[in-house]
Amino acid sequence: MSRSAHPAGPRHADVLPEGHYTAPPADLNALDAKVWARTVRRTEDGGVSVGGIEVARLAEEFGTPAYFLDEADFRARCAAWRDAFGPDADVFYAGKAFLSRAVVRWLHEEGLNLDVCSGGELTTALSAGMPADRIAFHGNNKSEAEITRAVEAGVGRIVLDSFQEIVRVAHIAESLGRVQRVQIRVTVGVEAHTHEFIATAHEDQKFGIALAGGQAAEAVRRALKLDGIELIGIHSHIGSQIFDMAGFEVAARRVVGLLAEIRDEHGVELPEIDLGGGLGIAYTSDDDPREPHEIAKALGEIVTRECEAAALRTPRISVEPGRAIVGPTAFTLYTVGTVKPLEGLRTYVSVDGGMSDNIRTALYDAEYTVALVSRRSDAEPALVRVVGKHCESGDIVVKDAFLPADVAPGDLIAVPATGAYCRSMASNYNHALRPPVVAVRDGEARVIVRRETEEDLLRLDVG
Ligand SMILES: Cc1ncc(COP(=O)(O)O)c(C=O)c1O
Ligand SMILES: N[C@@H](CCCC[NH3+])C(=O)O
Repeated sequence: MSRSAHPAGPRHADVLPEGHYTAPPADLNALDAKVWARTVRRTEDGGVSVGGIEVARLAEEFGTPAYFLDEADFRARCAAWRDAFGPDADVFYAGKAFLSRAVVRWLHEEGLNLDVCSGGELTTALSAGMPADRIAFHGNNKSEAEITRAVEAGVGRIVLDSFQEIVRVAHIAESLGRVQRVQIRVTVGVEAHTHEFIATAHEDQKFGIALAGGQAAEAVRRALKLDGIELIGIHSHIGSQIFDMAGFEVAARRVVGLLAEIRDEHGVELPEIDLGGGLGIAYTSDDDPREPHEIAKALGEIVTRECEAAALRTPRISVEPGRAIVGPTAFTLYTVGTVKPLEGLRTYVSVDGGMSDNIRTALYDAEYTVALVSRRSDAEPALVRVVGKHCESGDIVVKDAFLPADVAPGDLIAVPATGAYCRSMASNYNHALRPPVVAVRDGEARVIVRRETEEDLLRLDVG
């Protein structure tokens, strides 16, 4: 992932260490619209606002660290995906990226469906009023209790991930007197160009049933024989944070190939295919994400073409974007606690959060950028590493970035593009209190997930 390049001489460094950084941006006060949520602006007095509210005011009211989510941006992204795919396709927001009851209500209002992958996500979705038939239930090891709950609730589909699960779901549904609509998740054998831990369609990983060796065809054979389930389609998800459409195109072609095999063997044309999520977003100015309409067009064309070639009716397509909807809509706001310049290396800027609110840098060597948001500064750029307050040298939020060299304790700094897989993967490491998520829209801010308290921590401790 590293794209090291020699930056144009920040201060206190003649020889710079290896890293992700490129040259410092021409203007450290500028906020690149690619990585910041839609309504984020530099204000006239030098601060930054979101949804029309100064972040300094937000920090005063809600404290730091905190995630601020631009609701207008979230809704606009939902609408863009919904409109790009149109009425003949379905968009399922992947709740694992970030889920709360407010988010479920926005999704419902914007006409999106929801992909959940645990009993907890299912409960959140149902409790916020998402109709069960608009929910897809995923996971490679769903418990019997979770499956029972999903079937009883009447979820629109369960995505089956193994031979055991085909039988398990069929038996549970049958015992409840139901016929559950299911898809089978297949691994298409594509090497997605992303971090190893978030690629999911090559052979040697835990998800899905391989197309290779006729395993997926065998899974279909078994599913079609069972009474408690109705096989409605085939599912593929090749990985996450992907920019290149080639992997999706190969996946679409192979999934349609399986539909043709199923038609030839069983005389059945399955009506749906799901091509998963995984579309990348801009974490830094170097990333160039695809727009939903480009993705819809590319996928629609390839599926139509392959179906025509195989004389199949074109199935209804669904997709499951998570990161691409919520990722860019939020930033994490931190207060700087200490600043430690290491001569000849870089400046370590310690903030009041860290790997407990953003594990992605430690886990995937993810790249982020950072900006000073409580004031404007014309100081020269300094190469910084933004680190947290945890007892771990890998507790890094932003590995290599530039901040004005006068960054000081008490300053507010913000890391953009933290809407996805940050709060949802947050932990209580070192008994950190997980930060709140505050939705901001049209001059109003409201907490949608509150900050944890020490009472929350003690409540779980029964010793
Ligand atoms: C089955 C499935 N669908 C959708 C997603 C959402 O992925 P992303 O947030 O990258 O769009 C994931 C996560 O990678 C997934 O496992
Ligand atoms: N959590 C990962 C992606 C995995 C997506 C879920 N299958 C990330 O932060 O990039």
